[in-house]
Amino acid sequence: MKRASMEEIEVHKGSADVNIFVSQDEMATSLSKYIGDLSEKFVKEKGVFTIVLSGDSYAKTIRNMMEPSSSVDWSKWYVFWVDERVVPKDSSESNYKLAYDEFLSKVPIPDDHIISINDKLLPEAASVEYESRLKQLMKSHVIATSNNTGFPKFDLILLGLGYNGHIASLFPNHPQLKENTTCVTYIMDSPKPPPQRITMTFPVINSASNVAFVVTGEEKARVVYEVFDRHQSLAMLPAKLVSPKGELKWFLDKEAASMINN
Ligand SMILES: O=C1O[C@H](COP(=O)(O)O)[C@@H](O)[C@H](O)[C@H]1O
Repeated sequence: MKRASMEEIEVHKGSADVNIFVSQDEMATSLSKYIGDLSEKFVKEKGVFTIVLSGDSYAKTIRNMMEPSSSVDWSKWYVFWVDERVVPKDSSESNYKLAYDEFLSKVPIPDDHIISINDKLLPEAASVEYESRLKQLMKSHVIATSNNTGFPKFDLILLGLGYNGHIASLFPNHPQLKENTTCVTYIMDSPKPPPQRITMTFPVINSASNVAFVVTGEEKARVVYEVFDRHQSLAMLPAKLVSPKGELKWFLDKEAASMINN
């Protein structure tokens, strides 16, 4: 373990880069710099930055994720969701609404760069439509295509982690874990409400250039420990199936890391 500063501790577990912070504010500052640096790098390299958001409790962090006054070139951002609940966009359960209220409404990203899920469609149709929008954006080179897999290659995917080890809307022992032909699929019986959702699939998540887990709170300490425990089964803990071609980082506050950080 290498102590980076009084505020931040870094450990390397396997191929992942695990960063542990003494407070959520410290974590938000570091996450914000990480995203800002990636945005600058990708905009320089290819003229756009493609970022994929999650939902739920990581919103505590995205609230302060990026200072609206930062030097980020928002006009070059394209924003996607790794999963969405099939609910109206103004529902308190919508991942779009969460990101909009906490973050997107405060920064000048062009409306047509915000690629949210069509809330007027049923789950299957909504997943087919989102897939076809991703493919159009691959054709126009807004989203890169992975040479290795042929799936979209996002610049950055931000993931939360559920108590049961789920990521996106990919839940333990559900058939969606094995989906390897489509970019987007749907679920009608999510164990976490609401039951109907659409989600990107593992081939997409694992084709990304960068994937970062953002996890906070003592109540996540057990599942974080289990994800790092090599004896736990893959199907029981979908987060263990995250193994991107690019870089994998963890942003944890000290409470979420309390069972791995000793
Ligand atoms: O339902 C969802 O859950 C996961 C994890 O959420 P958390 O509140 O337990 O942190 C989230 O990453 C996903 O996007 C969301 O739809």
